[in-house]
Amino acid sequence: MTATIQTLQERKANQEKFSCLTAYDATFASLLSQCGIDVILVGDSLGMVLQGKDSTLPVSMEDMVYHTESVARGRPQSLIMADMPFMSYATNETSMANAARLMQAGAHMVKLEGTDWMADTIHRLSERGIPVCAHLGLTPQFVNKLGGYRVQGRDSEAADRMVAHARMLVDAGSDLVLLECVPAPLAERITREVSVPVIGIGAGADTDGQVLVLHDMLGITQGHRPRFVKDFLAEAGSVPAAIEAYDQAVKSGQFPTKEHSFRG
Ligand SMILES: Nc1nc(=O)c2c([nH]1)NC[C@@H]1CN(c3ccc(C(=O)N[C@@H](CCC(=O)O)C(=O)O)cc3)CN21
Ligand SMILES: CC(C)C(=O)C(=O)O
Ligand SMILES: [Mg+2]
Repeated sequence: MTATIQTLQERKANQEKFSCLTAYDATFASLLSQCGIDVILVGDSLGMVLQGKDSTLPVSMEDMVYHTESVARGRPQSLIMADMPFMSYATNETSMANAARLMQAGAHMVKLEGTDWMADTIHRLSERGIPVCAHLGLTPQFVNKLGGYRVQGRDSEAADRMVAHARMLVDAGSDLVLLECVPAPLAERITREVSVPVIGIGAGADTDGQVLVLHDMLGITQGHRPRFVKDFLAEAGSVPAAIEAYDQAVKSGQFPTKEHSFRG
């Protein structure tokens, strides 16, 4: 069955989990879809994972269009979500034009990193037929402001602010929220308080969906491995079996465990 924002909304209403992984090419897009993955994220993590850059900031619109077109050619049944890269949504005008390019490349929705300042942009995109996922918490495009890839929302003021921002961006028209590296109790609170499905990465077990970077869950990422990563290939023995194991683990609530999560 084809995944849509409506089917994800139904999953949330029925308290059923959904799965998301990144993919950057046609072969993996097709495979992920066959393995049951509901959402494919064409992530700007491709700058680090595919291009070897040390952050996501150098990723261009051209890069994102190229990889979104490649993923779409895999004809997945999954919902295709594309990251808007650094500075591609800095103004309302650039946001409209760049989001349109990603939708025309084959995305079904776009993801933007930020807080309250994105509300007007999200409202305008949504009004024009472009579903938006609001990415909060650890937002890698802000690494130079955040001073590193650190857990966000640890103190009660920061937590309350994140809840308010999530509510505001949903009111503005976001159809999904993504929380990265936030304490599990905060992610649980946001998931309960907003009406739209919430996807987590390093956000505990209580979000509606989970996402990982494909190369991380296959255990082939070089260098530092964040706490929220699990290698599913090690036990599964083949790439398709690893992807199916991840899908099942997310849908049955077996992944993530406390060892992949951050405490309050
Ligand atoms: N391969 C890969 N996987 C990712 O998940 C990912 C990327 N690349 N590139 C873009 C961003 C960067 N991300 C990161 C990178 C590092 C940590 C990390 O090391 N986190 C610490 C938390 C430290 C703390 O306690 O504050 C950790 O130990 O997990 C988290 C997210 C997530 N994204
Ligand atoms: C890590 C996920 C959430 C992401 O934004 C990406 O892969 O770019
Ligand atoms: Mg990203």
